[in-house]
Amino acid sequence: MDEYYQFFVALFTLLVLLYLYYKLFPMIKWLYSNTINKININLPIPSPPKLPILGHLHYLGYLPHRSLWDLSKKHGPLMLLQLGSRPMLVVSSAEVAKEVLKIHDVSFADRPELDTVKRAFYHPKDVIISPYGEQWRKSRSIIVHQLLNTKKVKSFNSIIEEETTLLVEKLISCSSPSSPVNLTNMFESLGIDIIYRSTFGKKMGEIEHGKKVADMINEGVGLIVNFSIGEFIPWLAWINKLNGFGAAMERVLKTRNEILDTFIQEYLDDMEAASNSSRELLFAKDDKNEEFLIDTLVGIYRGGTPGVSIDLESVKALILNVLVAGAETASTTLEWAMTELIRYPTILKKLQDEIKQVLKGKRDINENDLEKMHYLKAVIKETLRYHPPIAMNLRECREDVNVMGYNIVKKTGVIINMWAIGRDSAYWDEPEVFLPERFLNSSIDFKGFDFHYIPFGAGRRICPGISFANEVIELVLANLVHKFNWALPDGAKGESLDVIEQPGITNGRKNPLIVIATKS
Ligand code: HEM
Repeated sequence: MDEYYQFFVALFTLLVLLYLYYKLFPMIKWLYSNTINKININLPIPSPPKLPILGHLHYLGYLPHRSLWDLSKKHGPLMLLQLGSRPMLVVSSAEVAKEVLKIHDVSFADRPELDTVKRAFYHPKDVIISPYGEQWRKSRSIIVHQLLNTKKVKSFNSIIEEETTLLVEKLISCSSPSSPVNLTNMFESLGIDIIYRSTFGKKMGEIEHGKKVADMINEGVGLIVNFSIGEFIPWLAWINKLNGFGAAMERVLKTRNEILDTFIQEYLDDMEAASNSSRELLFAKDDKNEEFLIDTLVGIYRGGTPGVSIDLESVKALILNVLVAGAETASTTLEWAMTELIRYPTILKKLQDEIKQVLKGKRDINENDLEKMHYLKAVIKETLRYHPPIAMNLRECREDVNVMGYNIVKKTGVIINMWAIGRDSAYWDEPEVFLPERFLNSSIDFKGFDFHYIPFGAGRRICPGISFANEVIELVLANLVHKFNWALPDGAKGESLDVIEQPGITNGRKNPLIVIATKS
């Protein structure tokens, strides 16, 4: 009897424990993740072994987005690296990106301070690198509301259309089965011409010193991408004197001062001189009476926009921002889109069929047509997932903050590896396959709400040039696909086309895209 009694007591206790476990476990888990974990007791952030002085610099490799992705597979989606003297978090998953760009957006709204970049960009008057605060808010508001608002971007449609037509004509005149064309170079010139015309009303080649401004930007960006040892190991900064980095940077800054400053000053002087004859400006307007970005900025500088003010340094800084951010990003996207379309002829054919069906025999493409081209939009989205032109986004922590149980110290830099996030198999089926269909009948968008798809960033510093970039990419791609058939030289098959990347501020092709375009 006693044994029966003991058996039933033990069974009852076991059942009660099981009941409590199943009932209470979710509650304990919830409490842990929402309270204990949040005020955490400083968990060490995962970090690979490091070397003295260099820290983890040697892990960066030739293509840092790829090396960091490999590293994150071993150490997790939130890693702490020590790049020389700079602590840097590396974010490689949508969950951590959401913590940084949404939940703690304000804490991570700074950009890492690099002396080289600060000097080049008229720091802190610009938008791209200036720290979060009053000055950034002011400059950002001018970019968003005055320079790149919907109406202004629409007003540049005629420029985009004209430049696209010129590209099409150029291709017709110079491409034939026996003479392949360098599409990479053509996209590069197209990107520069569209952004220069929108900014100054004239193409780079038509502006005195225009070519020098472009060369100066190229050299400056090249220097920033190339390693400045002093940024990471300050006591080795003297090496920059020996390896020529410092001298090259000084040369770029001198050229920038001589050309961009003089150039804008001349524009202002001419405006002053012409002020009696109203709008007879340096870049005389055509009959459309278009207003270019420089007109808007100088208008604000001269007090013509109620409630908004700006100084001369800011005018220069914002112009430089737009020229740097706007030219290469769109052309790199076009380069990768055409690469993938040539690699996958069935996708190219499907897109050509869609465009043909929407146009119903028409040759020219307008905005309304583009709205109906869903597969075109899917191809562009897939290109931005698979080859985000900016592979890694840089932010910096403005205050001590706890992220997912880890205490992050103020001034820690952040690398958000958007390239890796776009290839995360937790979110994407067959992430290594170029498959535009994944975006058909899907609400996933690049507006910064889907954290597994953030080619334009997210949060309060999200790219303000999304609409502008989109207008360019859609119109150019639709025209090229509709008006030409595409092939590789010497009868090579599409699949043989390489997808080797070149490191840089934008992540473009290493080898130029050489193709044969024949009129369709
Ligand atoms: C395919 C084209 C483009 C891509 C993929 C792209 C991507 C990005 C990314 C990832 C950022 C960082 C966002 C963040 O920190 O969360 C950014 C910032 C920025 N982009 Fe773009 N961009 C493109 C085109 C453009 C264009 C055409 C312009 C202007 C004409 C532009 C102007 C800017 C500016 C001014 C910022 C700095 C915003 C800030 O820090 O507040 N971008 N872009």
